[in-house]
Amino acid sequence: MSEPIVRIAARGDGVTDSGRYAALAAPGDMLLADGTVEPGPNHQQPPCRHFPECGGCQLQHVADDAYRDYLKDRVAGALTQHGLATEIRDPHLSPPNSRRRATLRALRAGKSLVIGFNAERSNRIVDMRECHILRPELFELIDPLRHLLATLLPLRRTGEVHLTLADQGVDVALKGVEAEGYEAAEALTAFGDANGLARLSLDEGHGPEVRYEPEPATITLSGMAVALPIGAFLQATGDGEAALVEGVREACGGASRIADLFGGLGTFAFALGGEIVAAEAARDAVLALQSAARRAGRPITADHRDLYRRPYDVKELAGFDAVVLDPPRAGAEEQVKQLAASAVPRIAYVSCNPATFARDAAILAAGDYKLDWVRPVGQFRWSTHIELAASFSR
Ligand SMILES: C[S@@+](CC[C@H](N)C(=O)[O-])C[C@H]1O[C@@H](n2cnc3c(N)ncnc32)[C@H](O)[C@@H]1O
Repeated sequence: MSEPIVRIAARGDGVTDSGRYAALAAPGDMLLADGTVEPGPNHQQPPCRHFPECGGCQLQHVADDAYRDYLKDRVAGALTQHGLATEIRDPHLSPPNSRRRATLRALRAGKSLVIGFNAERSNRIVDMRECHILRPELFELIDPLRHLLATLLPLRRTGEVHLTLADQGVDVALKGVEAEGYEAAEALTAFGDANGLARLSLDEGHGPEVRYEPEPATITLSGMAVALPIGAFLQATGDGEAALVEGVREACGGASRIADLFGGLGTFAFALGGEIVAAEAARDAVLALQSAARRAGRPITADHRDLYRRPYDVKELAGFDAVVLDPPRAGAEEQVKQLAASAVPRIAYVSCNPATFARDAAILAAGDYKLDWVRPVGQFRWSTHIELAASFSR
């Protein structure tokens, strides 16, 4: 029996009404009786030669409008599972070649050096020859890194390559490599100079060590240059950051005393007015945020704190007229339990996992918060990874 594909499942397969799954199928495609897929109007030619082998993208065969619908459906579906519904706004979708941070893997096998993302659902590395998601500044480093790593990676060993676009250029952090002696040190400096890097650090198994940094690496957040610690969290695209900031600003509604929980380097703290307490567990991020705020004379206080073990309790939450929450994928269950019992009138929730977001939203709803709206944000274009900004009030 032939059946149309009606939606895309969480992991990226196309699904029919009767529950048949088909890989690489878009809504509107026909799943034929023999299991083959006949492309429909939402099926597009994937732009990259590495698709679908490369695990960096799962949905390049889906046209943008259908991809936007998928982002909305995923959020709505997660909320439905908890008996919730709300306005799901049009998603923000990051354009191609906008990803400013990525983790790649590299392997030296004989004379060849492969570098790229892992293959889909596999540990094999797909040797990257083109990429439609990375910023050009990041992609331009792939070939030079291929040559450098051929000298730094021990034979048959894999290493990690962390790339982040800082204000001064690309911040490169290599893990699992070996660079002993004067010659190796010189080669690293020459590599940094030749490629205009912001910083080059190596982790030979004892934590990252900076080997090249002509001036302190920073990242500008809402006009504020903040020191960029190695490995610190940064929103994946600049435009995605702007979309999340816009959502958070609206949700906070001009509040004058705000707690920015899971605040990182201050993506939201520096974008908001008023008096702010920014809580975060990563010590280097807290120090960077605090010193940037002090230099600029901004009324932002950083709080070095593990919010899973010690969430802000009802007493501590009293006096804030808005709370921003941006937890890791696990969500913020303990923190939202405290919020549900608090008197805070507004919550801006930024999430990178619709499932834990919906679980936490249900706890807030049980505490009489209204979920006003959700805006999905597709920073990880063509992937099944979804982010969102949401507003709660009461
Ligand atoms: C999704 S990031 C958001 C960071 C920041 N809001 C931003 O947009 O750049 C989550 C942050 O939570 C921090 N984090 C992880 N576990 C934590 C914990 N147990 N307590 C407090 N912060 C934590 C991470 O270090 C990271 O900075």
